[in-house]
Amino acid sequence: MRKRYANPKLKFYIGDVRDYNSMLNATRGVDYIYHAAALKQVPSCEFHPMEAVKTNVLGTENVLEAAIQNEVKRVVCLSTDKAVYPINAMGISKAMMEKVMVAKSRNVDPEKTVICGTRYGNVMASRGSVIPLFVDQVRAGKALTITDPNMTRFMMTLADAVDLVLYAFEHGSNGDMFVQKAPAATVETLAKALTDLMGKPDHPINVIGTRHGEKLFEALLSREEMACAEDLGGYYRVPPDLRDLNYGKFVEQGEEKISHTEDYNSHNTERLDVAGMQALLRKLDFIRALERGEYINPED
Ligand SMILES: O=c1ccn([C@@H]2O[C@H](COP(=O)(O)OP(=O)(O)O[C@H]3O[C@H](CO)[C@H](O)[C@H](O)[C@H]3O)[C@@H](O)[C@H]2O)c(=O)[nH]1
Repeated sequence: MRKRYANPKLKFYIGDVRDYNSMLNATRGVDYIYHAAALKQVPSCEFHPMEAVKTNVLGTENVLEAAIQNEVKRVVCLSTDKAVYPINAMGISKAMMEKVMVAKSRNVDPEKTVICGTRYGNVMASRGSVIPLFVDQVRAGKALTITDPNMTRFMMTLADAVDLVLYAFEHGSNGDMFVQKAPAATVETLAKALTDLMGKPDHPINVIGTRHGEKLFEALLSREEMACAEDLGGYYRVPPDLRDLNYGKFVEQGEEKISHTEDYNSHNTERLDVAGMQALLRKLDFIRALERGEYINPED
């Protein structure tokens, strides 16, 4: 990266979010932090859950504590839809990360430091994800491996994800969580959209079944969060729960609105059809290249 960007404004440190002192050192004199360090692979976290705890939970505590100590003005923490109603170790560790983020933000002086977060769904064509995999399978003449044709995922481009983080950076108050409203598609629609775009509408498909730790659909906001979320047009803002530790407020007072609210998930959001999915795919350079019969690496 140092050679690729060759920019004197960039500084690189060797360190680890697991090590508080290295965070204290790396955040000295810093104004803003985008905290994206994480173990994000679902299967590896499932087999090594304590590694996920160390990086995603304790690492976040270190980043935030160092930021507070060094009076960093703003910190945006990046989370995932898999942290909502989590069922796998990656999602559970990110859910705990969010709790750490909100808990820290309660006790911080907002004149000095603001800590907020974002949660987003699948970033299209990110490393190791299904879109480059399907493209490779078509190019190699192998059948597409579809888990469950009816499984849905939110669809966001990398540019959408960056916009969300910048929106949170500009508008966040302490403890706020931001999500972007996003459309979703079934895996079947995604596969059809891709094979058609690549001029292989009859490419064979092999249904392999749901993988370890996978959900049929993902949620970006729980129904408790939807009940208090502020609708900002393209985004939702979820303010932190600021009830104190007065136990009665949790046990004796309910919230009727929650009973009538639905969560915000990839089954009930706007559903893309094949044409809609193709329009979104065409926003990616490497897909437009594929349509022209060229191949460029999606990670370039
Ligand atoms: O061979 C495959 C692989 C995946 N899928 C399906 O395609 C969808 C997307 O799968 P990805 O592997 O691209 O994404 P995941 O939803 O499993 O998780 C991804 O997005 C997460 C963000 O929430 C994390 O970043 C995670 O590491 C990353 O793999 C899922 O419905 C999955 O079942 C298939 O049909 N066939």
